[in-house]
Amino acid sequence: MTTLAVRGLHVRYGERTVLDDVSFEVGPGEILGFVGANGAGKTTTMRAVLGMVVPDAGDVLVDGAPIDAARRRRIGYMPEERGLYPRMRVGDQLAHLARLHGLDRTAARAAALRWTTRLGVADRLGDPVERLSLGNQQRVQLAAALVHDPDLLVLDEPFSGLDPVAVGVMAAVLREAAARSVPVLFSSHQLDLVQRLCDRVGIIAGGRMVAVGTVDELRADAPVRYRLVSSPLPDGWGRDLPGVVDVVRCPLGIELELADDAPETAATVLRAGVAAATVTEFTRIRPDLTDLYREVIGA
Ligand SMILES: Nc1ncnc2c1ncn2[C@@H]1O[C@H](COP(=O)(O)OP(=O)(O)OP(=O)(O)O)[C@@H](O)[C@H]1O
Repeated sequence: MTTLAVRGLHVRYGERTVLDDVSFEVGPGEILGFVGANGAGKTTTMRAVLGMVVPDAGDVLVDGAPIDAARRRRIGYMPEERGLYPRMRVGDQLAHLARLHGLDRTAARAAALRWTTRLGVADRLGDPVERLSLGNQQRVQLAAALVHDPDLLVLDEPFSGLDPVAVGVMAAVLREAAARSVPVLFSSHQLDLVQRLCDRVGIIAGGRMVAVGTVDELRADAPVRYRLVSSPLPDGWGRDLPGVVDVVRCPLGIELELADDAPETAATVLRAGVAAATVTEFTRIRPDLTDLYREVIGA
């Protein structure tokens, strides 16, 4: 069972601070989705975990101890720039990578076959990587990250450019890794996918971790909103009710922001609505990760 902890990472390039006190943890069997705008610092954080970027301050800990070369070899890493040899055959390449991680020849070949089969590219084992489509190269890249049965997965945008079937396969493979207690850290711009797949989400902006938690935990900090659908209500209706912070018109009715999520606050609004109009719907609006992301990033 492995736990990755990143503590207080600072990275500067010249005068520019690229990571500013980045901290988070990924526990055994946990999938952490790492999201943020282009240039926010996701790749730099992952590279620091891999030792490819040396932080100016902070620590990368595995099971509480500073990560060393032996523990780094046990990471399955999918770099953003992808790292396969274009002219080498898929099977040779995967077996070669597995051997670099300590598997013997027979085990390395078996692992290459197993993972290409699981990822639906076993029929391309004899082809040079450059002859595969980009999506299939990406499947091979994931196989390369998995071929040595890693203790920890760090994947930089593994879903970008994949067709919907490949997204499903990739997601299933990550869930299977987590079910084997492997901690999984991956970055993505596909927030719907992150919401579906991840136990927790880390939002990074301008090199700072601005939120980390389950989607429900992130929701706890979001404004409380309700939608009320009814026969027409006078303009500005609701603004003076106790506990109402804001009212805006929406295509179906009105949306109300409440001061808190106490049941009585919502009930007061509903009673006032029923007294003033024919109410056909009164619903709590649960923000999804895209809404929460916008809220946190302030865009
Ligand atoms: N070698 C480098 N030298 C100088 N600046 C760098 C270097 N590598 C990254 N940066 C800068 O660090 C910042 C963070 O980049 P990083 O690649 O970590 O972002 P990211 O969140 O992964 O973005 P994306 O979503 O576009 O992949 C960017 O402003 C980038 O320009």
